[in-house]
Amino acid sequence: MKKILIVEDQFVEAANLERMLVKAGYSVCGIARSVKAALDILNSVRPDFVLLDIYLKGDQTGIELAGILKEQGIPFLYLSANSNKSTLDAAKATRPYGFLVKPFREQDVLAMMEIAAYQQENRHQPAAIGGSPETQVADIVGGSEALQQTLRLTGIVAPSDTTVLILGESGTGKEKIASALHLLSRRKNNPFIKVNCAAMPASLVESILFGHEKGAFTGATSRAIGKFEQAHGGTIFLDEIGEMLPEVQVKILRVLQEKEIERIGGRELIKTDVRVIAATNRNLETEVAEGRFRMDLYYRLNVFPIQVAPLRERKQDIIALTEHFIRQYCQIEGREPIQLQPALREKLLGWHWPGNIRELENVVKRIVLLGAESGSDFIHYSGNNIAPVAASQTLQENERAYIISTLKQCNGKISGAGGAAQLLNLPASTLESKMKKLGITKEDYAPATGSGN
Ligand SMILES: Nc1ncnc2c1ncn2[C@@H]1O[C@H](COP(=O)(O)OP(=O)(O)OP(=O)(O)O)[C@@H](O)[C@H]1O
Repeated sequence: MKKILIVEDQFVEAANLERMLVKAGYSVCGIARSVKAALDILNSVRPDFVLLDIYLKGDQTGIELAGILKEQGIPFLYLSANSNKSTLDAAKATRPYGFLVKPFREQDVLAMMEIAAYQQENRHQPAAIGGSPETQVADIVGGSEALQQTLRLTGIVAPSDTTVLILGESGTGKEKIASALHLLSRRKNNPFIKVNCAAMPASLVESILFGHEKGAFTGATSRAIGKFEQAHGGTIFLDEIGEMLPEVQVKILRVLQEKEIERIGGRELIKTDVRVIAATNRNLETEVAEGRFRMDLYYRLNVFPIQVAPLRERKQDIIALTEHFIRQYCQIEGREPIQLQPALREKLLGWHWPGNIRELENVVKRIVLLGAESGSDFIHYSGNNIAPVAASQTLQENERAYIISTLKQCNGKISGAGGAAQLLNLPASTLESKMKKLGITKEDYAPATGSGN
């Protein structure tokens, strides 16, 4: 039976944790309210794990105790309430097995304990190069140590219902990791619903995420089911979470805490069973420090962070990815696979790939379409091809772009099955009046020969 020491000055929190752990079959070998009391206990027992609060009774903090635990090789998890960035940085520097956020939820505590134990057991395992289940399941290419470490963490956390936060620059493959997490979970036969938080205009967000009832607002002629409800039994992937507006952040926080949603205009709370995966290319700690992102939501999401390295830090993957995309695009184009010439290979290896794998993929598409010689100027080409930052657009521009891209996706169809109004969870009349207000005309979304309605 695993022995756990709880170092926590709040009596209620400590008792609560003890109850959860004992119920799950752990033995709690002590509760200490100060560093001194913890050291007294450590003199007589060696716990398998320490759950460590940062602020304690007395003048020493949990971060100081962490140093001693590290020396003794005793693994620990922090129990953190909302701390400021410098405290969090100092805590992170002690390399804990993770952070648990107050108020504690039983399933998070137990999942974290299991993950920490697994990480500890597998600490000295060499990386499985290629062919791992994570790689196969989502068609992920690359043998670099950085990617293998990401995949190891993906494999560890996938089967649990733990919330995962995927961090990395644009185009590094965060969505691929999210889909691997889903495919390796017990939810794999249920929906995987992706939501792009950056592209969601404020006026539509609630309806898109939570749905609405018939008559909820002018023109709401029928009930619409939101993304959270669509994801029931499966996974919701909140991409670009760092761009989410504060008024929406608070609503997401509620869903994470209560696991229930309310449709606009609805009177009942609907229970949802959804696993949440979020991703961002922003530094969320900076966003929190600068007041743009809610600290409580950050902690709720950051239960299990997974970092995806930029391509320039895993150059080893460049050739494997290039060959993979060449095979893929030659097959699509019905052509014989192109041979990668040494000069081009050098060039690919020498570039710093600011747009990461998406940029590499675009370069390969161009090479396949225009011939290998076109590769010689790919850097010039790809430099213009990096996705614009949505945050620099005004909200109106954002809303306009979102509606236009949805209309394009629906081949210009506004109402009825498969129309843009349905995709946006809006009554067609509301969408039409929004289009009018935003000056969206057919030329914006339908090619000259395109169809509309
Ligand atoms: N390891 C990989 N093997 C094969 N294809 C990959 C890999 N990583 C990424 N890709 C491909 O690169 C492109 C970009 O990846 P993805 O969309 O997952 O990135 P992202 O980090 O989510 O980007 P963004 O932050 O802009 O949303 C996709 O077409 C994806 O299929």
